[in-house]
Amino acid sequence: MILRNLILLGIGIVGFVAVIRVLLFKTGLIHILKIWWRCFEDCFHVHQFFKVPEFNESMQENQLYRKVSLYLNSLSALEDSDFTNLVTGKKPNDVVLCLDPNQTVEDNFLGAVVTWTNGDGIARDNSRSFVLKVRKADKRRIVRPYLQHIHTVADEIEQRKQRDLRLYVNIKSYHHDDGGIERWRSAPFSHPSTFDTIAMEDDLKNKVKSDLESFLKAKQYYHRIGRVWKRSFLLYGPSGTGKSSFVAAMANFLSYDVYVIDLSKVSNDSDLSLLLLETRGKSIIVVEDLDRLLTEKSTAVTLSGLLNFMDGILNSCCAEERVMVFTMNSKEQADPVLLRPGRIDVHIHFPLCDFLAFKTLANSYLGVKDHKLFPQVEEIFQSGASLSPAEIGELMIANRTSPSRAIKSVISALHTDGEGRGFGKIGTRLGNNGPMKSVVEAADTGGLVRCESGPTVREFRKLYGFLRMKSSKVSHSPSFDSTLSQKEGS
Ligand SMILES: Nc1ncnc2c1ncn2[C@@H]1O[C@H](COP(=O)(O)OP(=O)(O)OP(=O)(O)O)[C@@H](O)[C@H]1O
Ligand SMILES: [Mg+2]
Repeated sequence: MILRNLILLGIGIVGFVAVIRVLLFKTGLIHILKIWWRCFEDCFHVHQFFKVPEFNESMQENQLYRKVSLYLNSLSALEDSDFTNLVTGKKPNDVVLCLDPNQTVEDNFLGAVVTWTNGDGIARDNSRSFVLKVRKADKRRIVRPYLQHIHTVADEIEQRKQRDLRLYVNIKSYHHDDGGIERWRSAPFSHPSTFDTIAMEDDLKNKVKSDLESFLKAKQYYHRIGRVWKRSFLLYGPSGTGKSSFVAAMANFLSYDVYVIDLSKVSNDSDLSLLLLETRGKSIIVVEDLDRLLTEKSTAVTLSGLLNFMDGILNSCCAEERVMVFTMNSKEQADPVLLRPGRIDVHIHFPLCDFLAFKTLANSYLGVKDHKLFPQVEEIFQSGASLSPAEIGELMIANRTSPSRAIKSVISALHTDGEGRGFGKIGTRLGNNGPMKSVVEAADTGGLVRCESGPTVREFRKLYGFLRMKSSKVSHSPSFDSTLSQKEGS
């Protein structure tokens, strides 16, 4: 009998505790209890306060204030606090949390609890400050390492913060009245392309990413082996396969400015050198369509001028790292001296679409992972038909409201224009300027617009600003043939 009563009592107590616990957590009362408990605990401790003012005595900015502010605004405790400010960050879509005047936030460090209060507006002179409250008992043990920790975290946050990237293009040298010469014009760079949006084998993408990352960390290494801290890439493949988009993705990944050099606007070799001298570090220098420029001789720059630009002493003008990217449609036309080992570090091939790339595009453009028409598409790709990702992407965008219609239009375009352009017919190559029909679809025409190459295509391009169908090359899968050892940057 006693045992039964005891068991019932036990069950009753457990049930009661469970109900109280649910009540406390569901209603948030636990939070109030925690605050009370902390106040109670604090009664038995002596505290020391440290003030971090925004300006020092000579009214110079106190760097520690800025770092503490960055650090506190990144604390997860701020997200959980009862009240906090939401403000837009540097980019319009960014939302940043920040402490309200007089708001207190808690932090844990090496097992000690510290609190920070935003002292904005508390002082009579309206000066801004943060106040750190530490238990005397913890002071000796944690204050120094804690401040060091804040420095490190704030530095990391600052580095991560996206710089405001700029896109520079060269102009014909412009002489100002004051004697200065302007060679570059710039605008904010806000291309949305990222490595995630580029349809490319994951393996290759990861190789490029880790190559860039290890290059960034290799300053000492480059210095030790007596090389300028730069890495150069050759992106080659047919038109519309994503070379320019890839450059934008690289810039976004590295947070680098982009300098696009239009060689046809460069008046001679020394002009090219001066352009390079006026670029900053942490930038990507791009020369597009190198093969065309050299074969058509549409630039005043000589081959030796270009080689000096690529690997000459001028590149040492800037102590910071930089990346050079050259694009071309085909390596076959390019002078072998340009491609000799050691000149351009990494060669990346951009092929026409295969079925895998098509699926990646269908996923990102149409949100479709699988579709009953996929087997049919795969069969066509296997038969040797292919189109560039740009062509397929445009058909998908134009029909984005109906995945079935979009895939059907891709099938139809593959039948009409993709025959013989894919990897299935190795050996079938169209010349760079060979006759080729293009199929594009514009969203606002509501239907398929077919254009033959020639003047009609040009007109259409002008109208819709997409699809440049100028070359084709037999291709299979993307390749990454680094002519230098990939270990180099590690
Ligand atoms: N691999 C790809 N993945 C995703 N989108 C792509 C890809 N390739 C091309 N596109 C899309 O097609 C359009 C044209 O691509 P881009 O200008 O990068 O091609 P390109 O290789 O530089 O062509 P060109 O040789 O004519 O300069 C872009 O809007 C891009 O979004
Ligand atoms: Mg391009």
